[in-house]
Amino acid sequence: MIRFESVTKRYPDGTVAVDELSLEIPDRSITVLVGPSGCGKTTSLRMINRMIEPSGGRILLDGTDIADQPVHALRRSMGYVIQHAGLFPHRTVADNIATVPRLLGWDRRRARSRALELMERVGLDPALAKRYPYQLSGGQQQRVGVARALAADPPVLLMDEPFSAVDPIVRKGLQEELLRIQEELGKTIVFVTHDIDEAIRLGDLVAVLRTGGRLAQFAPPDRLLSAPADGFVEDFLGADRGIRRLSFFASSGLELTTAPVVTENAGNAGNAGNGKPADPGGAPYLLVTDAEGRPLGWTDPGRQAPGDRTLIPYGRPFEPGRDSLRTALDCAVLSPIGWAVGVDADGRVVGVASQEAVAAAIRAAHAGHGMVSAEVG
Ligand SMILES: Nc1ncnc2c1ncn2[C@@H]1O[C@H](COP(=O)(O)OP(=O)(O)OP(=O)(O)O)[C@@H](O)[C@H]1O
Repeated sequence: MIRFESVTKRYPDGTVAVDELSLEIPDRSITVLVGPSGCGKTTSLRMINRMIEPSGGRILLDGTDIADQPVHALRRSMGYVIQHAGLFPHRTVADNIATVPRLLGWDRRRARSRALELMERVGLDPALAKRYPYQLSGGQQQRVGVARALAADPPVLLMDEPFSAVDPIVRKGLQEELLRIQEELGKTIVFVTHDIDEAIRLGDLVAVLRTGGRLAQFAPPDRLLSAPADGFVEDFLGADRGIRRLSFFASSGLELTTAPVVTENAGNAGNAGNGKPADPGGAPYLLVTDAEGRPLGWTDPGRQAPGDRTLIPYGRPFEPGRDSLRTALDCAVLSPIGWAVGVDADGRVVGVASQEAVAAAIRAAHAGHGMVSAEVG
């Protein structure tokens, strides 16, 4: 555990970057420091590996004041990733990643094999090992930065706006990769960002700082969204926090119906078969699936002429149990007919839900049912 005890940083010009910060960062979890520009995030992070020394208070690592630990040993126990990756331009990808193992005296072959193993772990094609940083995209460079920070298997990872310089799609990929790596490796990660969405997506705990380096709120993301401590946190979270909070509710509590689901050519799709419309069980449309149960589209059982096989697109399906209520709501809202289609992992329909059913599930979730701890959808 990393513990900030009334930590203050006053720069020589008198700027108070961090003011009496007290914080407990638990092991094997992601703690995000977030806040507006200049609120002291980077200063706080760099005090953990003593790139910056506090002016007051102390930081304990597993109960020991880091001021009493040799700086080199301390830094070796902490990987450090920064914006733009900060790679050595004249070293290949593999040599960049192998930097710390080589410093620790590993022989060339072992360091290289570690580098290749890490490239795979962070989702980089090993064929890139011999390239130089300038021959990589921004996203690939950030992956190399993460691999390099992990090379000596440090228990702590300090990440300072590591994904800020890449476009939103690459950024989402990097975030997913980080969550996957964290699930496998269970590091103690301290992550700095000014982006509240990134904080909510990645953080097990989120510390919201305000200008002057004061802690505004320290809580799990779901708690931040449901109970912001004050107007500053509320403003910082943005207007749609109610919708974003739905990411933390499982969609498994959503009641699905299979009544309007029919199989193509089974004699009951729309006006097919006996010529009578099939009964969609209160739904205005029927969802037609192929013989395997995969969705094809909606059909209007009343209005469709015999033989007319035109289908209304079913939009994006969701996976109950895996996706959140936010995803289910999104699917229902985006669906041309306002119904969300639930599928299993193989894409087979397990049931459908109207916007009203999603709304009922949201009410039930708010009443305390269907909570999941860390899902993001
Ligand atoms: N070496 C320094 N000397 C004087 N003031 C400094 C120094 N480094 C940072 N500051 C000031 O300390 C405050 C906190 O800076 P810091 O970089 O920690 O903020 P931040 O939250 O990481 O900001 P950003 O999101 O813009 O990177 C700012 O007002 C900054 O101008």
